[in-house]
Amino acid sequence: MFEKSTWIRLPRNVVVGHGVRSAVVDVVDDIHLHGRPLLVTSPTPRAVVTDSIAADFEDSGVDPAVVTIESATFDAVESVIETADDEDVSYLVGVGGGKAIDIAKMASEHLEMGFLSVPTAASHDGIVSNRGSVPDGDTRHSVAAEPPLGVVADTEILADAPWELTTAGCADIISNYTAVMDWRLAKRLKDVEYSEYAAALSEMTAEILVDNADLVRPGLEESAWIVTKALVSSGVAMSIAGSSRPASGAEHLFSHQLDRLAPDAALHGHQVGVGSIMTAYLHGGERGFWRDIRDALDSIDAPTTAAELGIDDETVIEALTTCHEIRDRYTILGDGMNERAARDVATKTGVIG
Ligand SMILES: NC(=O)C1=CN([C@@H]2O[C@H](COP(=O)(O)OP(=O)(O)OC[C@H]3O[C@@H](n4cnc5c(N)ncnc54)[C@H](O)[C@@H]3O)[C@@H](O)[C@H]2O)C=CC1
Ligand SMILES: O=C(CO)COP(=O)(O)O
Ligand SMILES: [Zn+2]
Repeated sequence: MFEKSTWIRLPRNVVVGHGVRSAVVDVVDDIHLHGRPLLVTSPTPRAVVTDSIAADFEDSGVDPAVVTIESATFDAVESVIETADDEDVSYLVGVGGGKAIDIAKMASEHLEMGFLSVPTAASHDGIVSNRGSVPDGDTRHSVAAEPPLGVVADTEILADAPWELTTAGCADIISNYTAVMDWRLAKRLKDVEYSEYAAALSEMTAEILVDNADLVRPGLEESAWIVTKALVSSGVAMSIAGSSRPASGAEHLFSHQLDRLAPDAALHGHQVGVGSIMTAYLHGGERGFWRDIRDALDSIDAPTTAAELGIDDETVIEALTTCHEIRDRYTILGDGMNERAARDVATKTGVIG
């Protein structure tokens, strides 16, 4: 008897374009969210746009609550949940980079409330996904979270944000190549849950971005447009899969471990990009496609070496040899690399000097 079932939750409205920040209140109306919103943000995005969105709500006769978070932690999720209870809100709006959006979507899941995603940086593919990524001691959880009912991505804001945030978003997408290779390997060796549609969408998204790399240039609003579409598409792949697998393999474990060993040294997207060069080497060897990954990153100004990440060589080796322990996710790292092998891959790919 056929007993499989799937439940894919995707956003209903995705609004991308110049000046669309002023459409947040209209999008809320269109998806029939009522009552008082809680805007979940972090300090810089608050100054960039959150306060003006709050003013738009006030003009429409709604009094929004605002909470500012400083980091992506379970404590931050708790504090947002408490604020939502205290302020008697009905739905949440995440405004900011990956951390503010992750916290908002996880709090929404707990509160069983609707969630709207308003990215201020094209720096990560969690804009649309149904996952939240949070460190917890020695591990890093990828937890189920409320996918947004709507997304409002203003390309004017995204293009004005520091250029390295956009190159980080590109690198997060380019890393999909190795994430999917890891996923297929885990399917073959461990028979993990696998979706060919999600894998194909994730790979195709990376391919389209790389094909358009010439158009991704600082100060060009069209760049924000191209990158945001890729980030949305990659997030949809995660939502189809019901896991971060299509966009997160060993290169993400490496980045998550760097977050522990060298906190705030580099952006998430930049770290996964450098990780992807090395895990591509592990998949394909010297003649494999690791150079294509490195050249794609280089062509959009993303870091390709530890020095460019601002991380020392020994920390890279420590991350490579220990990151398989971050979570129970089978990848090309298997049960872990020894130090000689880690030094070999990092040196041969030019990641360490
Ligand atoms: N849930 C998911 O599926 C995914 C989650 N992530 C998570 O997202 C996080 C990484 O996201 P990021 O955006 O790189 O980190 P982030 O949220 O810390 O933002 C990076 C920096 O950009 C600043 N920023 C944001 N918008 C700005 C603007 N318009 N102008 C000036 N500065 C601005 C922020 O204030 C922050 O200092 C990680 O925690 C990662 O694990 C990443 C990908 C997918
Ligand atoms: O960053 C991600 C996809 O780009 C997802 O990260 P996690 O696997 O930690 O949820
Ligand atoms: Zn990522």
